Amino acid sequence: MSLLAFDRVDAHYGNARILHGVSFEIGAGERVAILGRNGVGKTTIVNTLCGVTTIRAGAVCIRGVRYDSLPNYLAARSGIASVLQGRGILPNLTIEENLLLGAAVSRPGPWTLKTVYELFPALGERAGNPGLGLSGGQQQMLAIGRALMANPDLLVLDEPSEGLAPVIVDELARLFNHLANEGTAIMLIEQNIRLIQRVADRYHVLSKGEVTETGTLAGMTTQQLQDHITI
Ligand SMILES: Nc1ncnc2c1ncn2[C@@H]1O[C@H](COP(=O)(O)OP(=O)(O)OP(=O)(O)O)[C@@H](O)[C@H]1O
Repeated sequence: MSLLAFDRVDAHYGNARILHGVSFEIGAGERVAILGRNGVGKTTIVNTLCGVTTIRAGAVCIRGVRYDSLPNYLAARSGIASVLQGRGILPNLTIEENLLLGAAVSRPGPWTLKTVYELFPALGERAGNPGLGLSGGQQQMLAIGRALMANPDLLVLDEPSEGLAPVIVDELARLFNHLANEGTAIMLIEQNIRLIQRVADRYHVLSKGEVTETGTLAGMTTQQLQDHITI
């Protein structure tokens, strides 16, 4: 059974239909990239998972159970944690308070303040500082650490490399591979070719709200990959 399945999903913002019959599945421990040019609906997939859009047709299922039939508190505990585009750090909270927000769903697992600080020592050294006092790379670590605090089975990453220097993006690639090797499935929405190639095994291409192509990264050249994400 898949961890996450979109089955012919039509998702709307108000009356604007953005996703048109989108289907894909992610199994335990898989590394899946969602590719596509700007504005095709990639973030809308994340928003649909977060309950921001209205699903007017099709179904989103988590471990075979329709997500929209779950009470909110169970959906939050479903084992899917998202790192949103722009990171979503709460500026008036300290680093530690931001991390603790991720633990609010109380899922058991290896990730605690202690293990997140071991992974990202820079966060532990500044635990009482405001989240926005961090560099861009450290803010991304905080956003990822906060998601890990929910002990997810699937980590959804929306453009994690945005605004980061290549050396930090390489660190992210190592981190995502480490998490995947430990069994956390990864859904990577990205436009950074190097990060996609280093992390993902499979891909789905989104175009104007529809999945138009699906395959393995091993079978795709860098130029083909570039063509899928360049305006
Ligand atoms: N809250 C909203 N209300 C109405 N329309 C929206 C909303 N958010 C996004 N859209 C529209 O939905 C479409 C898809 O946007 P989305 O952010 O999902 O694209 P994307 O593929 O993630 O793009 P990008 O790579 O630029 O982040 C766009 O036309 C956008 O203008």
